[in-house]
Amino acid sequence: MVLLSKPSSEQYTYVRNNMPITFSSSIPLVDLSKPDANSLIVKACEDFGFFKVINHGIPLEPMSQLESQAFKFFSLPQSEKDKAGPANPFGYGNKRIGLNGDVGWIEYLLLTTNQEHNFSLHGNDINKFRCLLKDYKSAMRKMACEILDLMAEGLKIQPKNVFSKLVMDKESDSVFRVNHYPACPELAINSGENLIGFGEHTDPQIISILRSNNTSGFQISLRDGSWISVPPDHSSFFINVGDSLQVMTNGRFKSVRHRVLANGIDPRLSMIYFCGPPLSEKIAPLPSLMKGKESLYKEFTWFEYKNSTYGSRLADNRLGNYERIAAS
Ligand SMILES: C=C1C[C@]23C[C@@]1(O)CC[C@H]2[C@@]12CC[C@H](O)[C@@](C)(C(=O)O1)[C@H]2[C@@H]3C(=O)O
Ligand SMILES: O=C(O)CCC(=O)C(=O)O
Ligand SMILES: [Fe+2]
Repeated sequence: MVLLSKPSSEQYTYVRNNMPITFSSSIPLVDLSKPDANSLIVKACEDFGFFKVINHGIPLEPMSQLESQAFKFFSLPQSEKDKAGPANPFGYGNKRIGLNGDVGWIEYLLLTTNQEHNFSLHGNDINKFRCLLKDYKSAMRKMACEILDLMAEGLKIQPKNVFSKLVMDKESDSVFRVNHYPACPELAINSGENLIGFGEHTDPQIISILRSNNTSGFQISLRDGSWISVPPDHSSFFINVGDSLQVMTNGRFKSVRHRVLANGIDPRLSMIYFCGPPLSEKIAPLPSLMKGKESLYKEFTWFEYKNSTYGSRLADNRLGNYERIAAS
């Protein structure tokens, strides 16, 4: 990242920290090996739109190898990394997020999941990096389906694969992202303010599966608008409910607002698998979840929603345009 000198407040966003950052112990925890996982997932999606997953069966060693490869990539000279950019939307991106003026203390790789990316990724072990990426993406898709099937089970709706079939579809528009937030030593000295790494937003997809190294910074917003810090745990996964799942459950599950704050001491590296439906998929409340209630949303295709997403700023309430005004 070339810009890592003094981050000027004209370019970046800071948030005041009136209180010291404390880690929340109230994050819902789902043990995938336990029989109550399905009901705990439903409760977590209703209350937080977010939960942590343990006993997921994904081996840790390949994940840490992928993490090392990613760190290696981000430590390449800027000119090498730029060969994989600009992120448009796919490729290497640095500071700018999306196309509408959002910036953060971040550099990243944004990748498709159903085809090989055609930009160059230079570095010593490029084939190893590609291979680890491919295996990790398959593992994430498999885990996403397991979680989505448990969700349908917990909601007591049929068929069990009502959500997972969208991710299994060969046309599924899922996306994979590796985010690198370099340590920002200025922050260690200048406390009282937090530098935004990735600004607050909801993910537009169905669910997102996040895994990071052991560096803090990830926060979620609670229903009352307050922010809590999620204790990092490199051996677990964190699941975000996305806007599409909010619509499919007619608002029973709420997509979680989240953000990342830069760290003064350690770099953060996160990998996120965003489970997107096929572009032509109609996103609407599932009839089995309506139970005579009216739909809270106008119907749209994922293609339409994705297009409107790319025309929006990170913090925008993108679902607002699709809410139905309740008839009085
Ligand atoms: C500012 C933007 C970046 C984003 C597209 C958008 O216009 C609004 C949504 C953003 C987001 C957030 C979740 C994922 O990281 C992402 C890949 C997505 O699908 O929507 C990003 C988009 C991006 O970085 O291109
Ligand atoms: O990097 C992270 O930990 C989260 C980033 C995020 O929310 C995103 O890429 O959509
Ligand atoms: Fe996100």
